[in-house]
Amino acid sequence: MATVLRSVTLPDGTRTDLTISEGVFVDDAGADAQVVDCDGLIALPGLVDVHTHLREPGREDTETVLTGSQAAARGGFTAVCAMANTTPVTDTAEKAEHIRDLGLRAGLVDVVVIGAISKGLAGEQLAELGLMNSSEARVTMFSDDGHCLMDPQLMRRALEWVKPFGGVIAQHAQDSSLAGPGACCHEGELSGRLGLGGWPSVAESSIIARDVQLAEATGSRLHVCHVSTAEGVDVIRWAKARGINVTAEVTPHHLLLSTQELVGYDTTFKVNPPLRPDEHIEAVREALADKTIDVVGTDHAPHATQDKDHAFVDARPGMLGLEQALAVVMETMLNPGRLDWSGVADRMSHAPARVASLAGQGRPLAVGEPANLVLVDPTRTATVDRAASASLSRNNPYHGRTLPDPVEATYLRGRETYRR
Ligand SMILES: NC(=O)N[C@@H](CC(=O)O)C(=O)O
Ligand SMILES: [Zn+2]
Ligand SMILES: [Zn+2]
Repeated sequence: MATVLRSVTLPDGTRTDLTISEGVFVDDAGADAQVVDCDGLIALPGLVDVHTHLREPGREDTETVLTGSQAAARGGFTAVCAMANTTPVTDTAEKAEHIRDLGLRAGLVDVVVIGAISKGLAGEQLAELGLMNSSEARVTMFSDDGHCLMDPQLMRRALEWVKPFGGVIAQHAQDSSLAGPGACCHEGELSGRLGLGGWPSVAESSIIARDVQLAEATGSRLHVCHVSTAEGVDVIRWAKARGINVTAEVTPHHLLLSTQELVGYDTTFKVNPPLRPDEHIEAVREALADKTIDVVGTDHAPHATQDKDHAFVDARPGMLGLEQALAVVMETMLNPGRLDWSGVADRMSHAPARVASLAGQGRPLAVGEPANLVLVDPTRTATVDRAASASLSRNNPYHGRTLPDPVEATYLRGRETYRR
């Protein structure tokens, strides 16, 4: 039976009926179609996250592929790319296929596997890049995220290795000498006052500078994870002007939250890279608007309370992101007029699907295309309650904040995966 989403508004502002049958958009509803009144709702292509931490295998107490998929569907996502820093690390074809299978079994979003660049994320030997690519998991994106791949020769080899199959190397840009284990606060006046180890901008921007030059030298493709600094943005702008094949991502939390959150030493706000001062927030917003930064990636990083309940320097870094990502992009980019709905669809669906080489995601809402979409009510707001999350973890940095509350329903190939 067909479903008709009656009188829905598309990202470009036009109103239409969207008819779904057998997982795709069709132009004829037939006789006994189910009609859903979508008056006042906006349809966006299903959101795609290029940077999600599911904690399975290894830390199923903090997130599983299923609970992470549920959180994603509630956030309006139809695909998430699962980072490799699980226990064990996703560094072989067999491990990649296992995660893919867990994703298929959960069945709520497409779980796209990111493979490790180096074995065990140790930064010494390349992982099975080719075998992961030719496996059933079809891995095209590789990252040691959580760690920076420091060795320039290994970075060069990784870029060369993935080039023939159109793969991409996603770097966590953090020079481990400039920003070592004790670095947990943006280096500046506040880090001194709070007595927290400084994490300077140059620890990010210098690695980005090196990597874009390696991407140019190899003619291969680089993706920069969670860009957080004005200096990092400047380097990427330079690289793009030069024609280097680089894409970049910004997280919702780096768009909204500043270093000031750290004054209470609440470890919920400990994250890598750290929250930055206002001038950097302005720089990443501007870069997302002008496409220097291509995509929003959540860096959804669930952690157990006992791993956050430590002195600030010792707590695990990372915060949740899937469920409030669209809300934060509305708050920081749409409502201030920096992006329109087409721009939101681009940065959160079309562009991320291209970065991750996903053929069936990030497609236009048009006849013949897979029916992956999220229905959005642009008028609703709510106070975020971390206890209401579908995630198994509670490290939600938006707890207690009033934000847009847009997601009404999510559809994966025509099947409803979430409804308010
Ligand atoms: N962002 C974080 O602070 N933490 C991430 C790792 C990462 O993205 O670097 C995690 O896996 O917890
Ligand atoms: Zn990272
Ligand atoms: Zn991450």
